[in-house]
Amino acid sequence: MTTTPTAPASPFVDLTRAQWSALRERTPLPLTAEEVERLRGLGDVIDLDEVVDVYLPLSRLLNLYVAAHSGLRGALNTFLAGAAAGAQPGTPFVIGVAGSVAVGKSTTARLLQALLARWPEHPRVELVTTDGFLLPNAELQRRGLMSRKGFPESYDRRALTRFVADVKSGKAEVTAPVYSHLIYDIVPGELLTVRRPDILIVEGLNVLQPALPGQDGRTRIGLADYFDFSVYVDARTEDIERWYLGRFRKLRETAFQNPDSYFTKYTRVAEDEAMDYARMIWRTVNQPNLQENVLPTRSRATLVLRKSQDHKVQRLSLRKL
Ligand SMILES: Nc1ncnc2c1ncn2[C@@H]1O[C@H](COP(=O)(O)OP(=O)(O)O)[C@@H](O)[C@H]1O
Ligand SMILES: CC(C)(COP(=O)(O)O)[C@@H](O)C(=O)NCCC(=O)O
Repeated sequence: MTTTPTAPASPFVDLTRAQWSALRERTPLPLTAEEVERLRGLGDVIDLDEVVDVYLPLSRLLNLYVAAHSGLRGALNTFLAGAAAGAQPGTPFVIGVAGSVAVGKSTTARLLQALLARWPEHPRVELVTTDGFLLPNAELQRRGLMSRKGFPESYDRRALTRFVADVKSGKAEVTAPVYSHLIYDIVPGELLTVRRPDILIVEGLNVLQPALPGQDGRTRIGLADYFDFSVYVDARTEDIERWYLGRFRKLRETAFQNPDSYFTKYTRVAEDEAMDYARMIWRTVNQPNLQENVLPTRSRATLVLRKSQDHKVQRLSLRKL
C-alpha cells in the first residue's frame, strides 16, 4: 500500500498570493495610486494591485487582531476588578517590521501605517525606525564598529527596548533619537515624540532579535517581547543584493548629489568605482548581517511576506495560534 507523504508539521499556515488576497473580504481601498506612489521607497516596486492583494488582507487581519487584543484587555480587567490597582487603561498595540537592508521594510511599514490609520477604531498610528537607536558615528568609531553599522552591537539596544517598553506601559510621552541617511549619523538634538498612539510600528533590521543575556547570565526582556504582531519581509539574498546595488546607483544620481551627503564623494568617481564600493559594503556588511543576525529571526515573526525577484509578494506564512 502506498501512503501519501504528509508535509512536516509547521507552526505556520502557508498561503499563495491568490489564497491570501481572497481573504481581503470587503476591506475598502482607502489609498489612491498617488498616495501609494508617495509611500514607495526608492527602488521598491509597489502599485495598487500589490496594495489590494497583499496589504488590504493584512490590514483586515491586523484590525481583527487589535479587536481581539481589546477583548483580552476586557478579560484582564474583569479579573482585576477586585484588585486594589483596579481596571487598567489600554496600551498601544505594537507591530514589529523586520528584514534585510534594502528588502523594502520601510515601504511595508509606511503602507501599514497609512492603511491602519484609516480604520476608525485605531486612527493614531505612529512609526519609529530603529536606526534612531544606532550609536552615533563618534561612538561607533571609538568602539571600532564603523564597519558594523546595522549589526546588533551597533545599536543602543537597552535604550531601544526601554523606548518600546515605555510606549507599551502607556507612558504619556516617549521620545526617540533620529537618524539621517543624508549625514549617515544621528542628528544631534533631534527627537521624535510618541504620545500614546493606538498602534506603534517599530521597523528595523534587528527588531526580532532575542535579548542578550545580562552580565549575571540571566535572560533579559527583549524588544520582541513587547510585540503584539510582527512581520518579516523576506526575499532571496541574490535579489536583495541586486535591489541594494540598484538603489545605490539611483541614490548616486539623486540624494548623493547633495553636497551634505556622506556619500557625495561617490558622485565624483566613475560609476564602476562607486558600484565596486557598494558591492564591497554589501558583501562585507549587509550580507553577513543578514546571514548571521537577521535571517535567523525570521521564524520568530507572526507573518512572513516572501517577495519574488520583481518585489511582489508571492507567498505568505502566518503563525498558527
Ligand atoms: N545612503 C542613503 N541615502 C538616502 N536614503 C537612503 C540611503 N540608504 C537607504 N536609504 C533609504 O532609507 C530607507 C531605509 O532603507 P533600509 O534600511 O535599507 O530598509 P528597506 O530598504 O528595507 O526599507 C529606504 O527608504 C531607503 O531608500
Ligand atoms: C541605517 C541602517 C543600519 C538600517 O537601520 P535600521 O532602521 O534597520 O535600524 C542601514 O540602512 C545602513 O545604513 N547600513 C550601513 C551599511 C550601508 O551603508 O549600507
